[in-house]
Amino acid sequence: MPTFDLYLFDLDGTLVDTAPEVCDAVNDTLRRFDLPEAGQVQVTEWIGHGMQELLIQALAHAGQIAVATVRGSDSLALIASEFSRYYLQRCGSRSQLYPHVREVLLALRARNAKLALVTNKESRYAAALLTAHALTPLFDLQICGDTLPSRKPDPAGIEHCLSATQVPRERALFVGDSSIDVAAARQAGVAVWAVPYGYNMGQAIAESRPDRILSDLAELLDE
Ligand SMILES: O=C(O)COP(=O)(O)O
Repeated sequence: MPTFDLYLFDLDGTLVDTAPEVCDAVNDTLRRFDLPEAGQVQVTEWIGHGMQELLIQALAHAGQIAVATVRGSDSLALIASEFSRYYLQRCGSRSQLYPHVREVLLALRARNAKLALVTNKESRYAAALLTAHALTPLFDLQICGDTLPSRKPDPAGIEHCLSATQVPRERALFVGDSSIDVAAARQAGVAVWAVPYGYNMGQAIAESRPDRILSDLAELLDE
């Protein structure tokens, strides 16, 4: 396998299986506002565009109303602040690292590679999740959904990491789980490998045409 000087990782569905506690927080919120609860499969398909977008999808689904109506609703700010409170309480409660995540990150660092997190999850939630799983010190850089004016599939987060680390794009690899990650990496001109076990909005990852599919992150260490 080729090796790289900069590894950019997606978070949800790539490093951490977060869907169960995201679903819990969504249903805490829906119950609080007397709305019908959502199922795990449905909530998992909404992961990838950030938690605010996921909440909007959940509210549209529960209320059987258009997403645009939810976005323009006066009550969205209040519901979002309740969701934030519930989700921060749930962060780390039922999420789990996928196999070999910590070992792989440590081994890549030991090889002097730079590690970046490029997630659409808003920074307060990403920070809580990384702290819960003791991953924070393993990343040289963190770009979250609210760090820059745009988020994935916009390549700005990847571009930011390339320029901050001074690594040429052909020496960088994006590792993700979704078509959003593949699109961001393609636009930034970096290689993209994907895991098949994450969240790709209900689609098989092969349909997103990553450069390679890894069945286990440990394959990143193969020489
Ligand atoms: O918060 C989300 O939707 C998850 O974002 P990620 O898959 O980019 O880590």
